[in-house]
Amino acid sequence: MIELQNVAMSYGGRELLSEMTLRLMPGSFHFLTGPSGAGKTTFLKLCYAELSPSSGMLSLFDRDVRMMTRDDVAAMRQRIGVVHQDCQFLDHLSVAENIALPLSVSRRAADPKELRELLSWVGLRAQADALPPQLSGGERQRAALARAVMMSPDIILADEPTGNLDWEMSQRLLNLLIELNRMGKTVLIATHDLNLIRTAKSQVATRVLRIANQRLQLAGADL
Ligand SMILES: Nc1ncnc2c1ncn2[C@@H]1O[C@H](COP(=O)(O)OP(=O)(O)OP(=O)(O)O)[C@@H](O)[C@H]1O
Repeated sequence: MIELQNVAMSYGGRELLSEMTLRLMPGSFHFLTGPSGAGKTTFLKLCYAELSPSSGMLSLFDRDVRMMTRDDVAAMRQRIGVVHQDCQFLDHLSVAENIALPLSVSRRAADPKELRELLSWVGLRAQADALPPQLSGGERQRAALARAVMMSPDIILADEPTGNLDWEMSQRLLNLLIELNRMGKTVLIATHDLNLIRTAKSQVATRVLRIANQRLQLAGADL
């Protein structure tokens, strides 16, 4: 699904990530951890072809990203749902309209019943017509998750999805991600939150990747 062979990533000639080799299999559940500034967000950006590797081979859905046209990348991105760290919304549109926005990019209208079900699933039925600034932090994160799954992607990438949330809200979001994984979605979550990783490990088979010294490693069972 996502495969890297000896991938490196540099910014302005400075190598941030080196010698990364990894294969994410369909239906797997991974965490990505590492110190602040280690390159977790950069790694996720590689995984949805927002960035191209400086060297090495990156393939998404069995296709080498170097061979993809712009249209190929756009089509491939519809299969990847991303929950960004800052989860920005268009503040003049309602929560429901924001969640349905990915469909409008491909000039499709949301099925009202599906949209209602999605809002219920993330516990935001009552906030459907609210504007994003009226949402709490936890509600924003759940709206961001709903937006990411609107297109029924095969892969969910989440960048610090529980960053500013209390423990109860973090668990609620984690449960939604676990549910998606049980439905067959491949999940990759970048997080500093070791408690979240431990909680997930007790519920689902996960692997923990760690970025250390520019390299991607498989973390030990001690986590
Ligand atoms: N577009 C860019 N141009 C130059 N440097 C960048 C760019 N984006 C990120 N960096 C640098 O790359 C490094 C890694 O950033 P990244 O956001 O990937 O780390 P991170 O592990 O996600 O950090 P955090 O946990 O704090 O979110 C940082 O030093 C950052 O300043």
